[in-house]
Amino acid sequence: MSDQKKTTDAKDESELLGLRDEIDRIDGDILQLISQRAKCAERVAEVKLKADPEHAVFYRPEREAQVLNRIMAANPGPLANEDMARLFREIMSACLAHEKPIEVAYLGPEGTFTQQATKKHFGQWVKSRPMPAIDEVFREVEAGAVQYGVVPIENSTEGVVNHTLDTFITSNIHICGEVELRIHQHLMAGPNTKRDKITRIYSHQQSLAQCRKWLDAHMPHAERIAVNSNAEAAKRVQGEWNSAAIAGELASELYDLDIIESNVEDSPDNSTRFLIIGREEVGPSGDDKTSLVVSMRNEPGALYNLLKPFKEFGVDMTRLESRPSLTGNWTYVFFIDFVGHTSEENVQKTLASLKQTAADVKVLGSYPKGVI
Ligand SMILES: C=C(O[C@@H]1C=C(C(=O)O)C=C[C@H]1O)C(=O)O
Repeated sequence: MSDQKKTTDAKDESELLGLRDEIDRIDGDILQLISQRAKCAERVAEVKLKADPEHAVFYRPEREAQVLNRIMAANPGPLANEDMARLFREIMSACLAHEKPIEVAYLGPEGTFTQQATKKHFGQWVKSRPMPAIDEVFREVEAGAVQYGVVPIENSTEGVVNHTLDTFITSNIHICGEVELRIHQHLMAGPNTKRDKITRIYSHQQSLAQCRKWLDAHMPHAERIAVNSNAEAAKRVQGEWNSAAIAGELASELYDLDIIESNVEDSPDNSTRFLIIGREEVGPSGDDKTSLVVSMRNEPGALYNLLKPFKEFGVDMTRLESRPSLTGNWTYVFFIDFVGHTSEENVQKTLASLKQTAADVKVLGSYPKGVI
């Protein structure tokens, strides 16, 4: 080694040591600050309990959205806004669990995208409980067995999850948040199954539909079998030769399957939106959405009358979906999402005007727009 190289190496080595000292010092500061933050959260819990010992609400989605939005706006870099928000998401998750651990039911079994969405929204400290069906998630929340629930509502490729929409028609639950997840589907099988021997492919019907073109092109002869969830598909192929599942990464890890081909979804920006459901109404965060179910009488101009108040009061509608009403043949209810919170004046005027023409207007909830 040349003398010059030796000197450079020694210089680099001493710079590294200096940087590591600096990191140790910063970590010490972060540690103290996180502890101070946790103590504040502890105190917040005491204040909430003192104000209302029976019905204290510990999780505040509007406040969490404000914290994350503020962090993203103030982020000096070099870490990306979303990465920084994820770190703070976890700090809040630990602080909330320290205040009061919360339990959340989700559409299971373990390993579903809904579980992934639950962790994305509440952080790693949440206690999540898998339920076998969407209406059971609603029932657990309504009965008070858990505080919140997470259900899928729409996929960018396959459209709405009808079962979730229909359950809202009859339930008294509130929407208190939303979270969007990029969906990557993988073809997976046990170690004894070779790719060219696969005769059956299991998955949830929505996932099979999201990978239709890929399956037509690469696995045209394999039988496609729809099961209750993609995690159940993964569980099944664990003990079955010559079978594969289409599911997310979490499922392959949980059920010990090898990924044969990654990202087999047809659309590269395939994503699913999930709703957080609860029993309480949520206050305004400053950047909110509201969801409604509206029943209209079957008469000429009904749809026009439904849309008119939104134009009149300048409220931005982001989604309109119609579903059979479940009460009479050929009558429909409309699911509407719009920007704003029920505490805002233009929203209140819109709702008042809608109530004059509609047979029924049910506010499912105002909630903060998904942040991460
Ligand atoms: C600390 C609070 O309680 C919870 C924890 C939060 C946090 O750690 O920042 C924010 C909102 C609540 O979910 C609060 O209500 O401010």
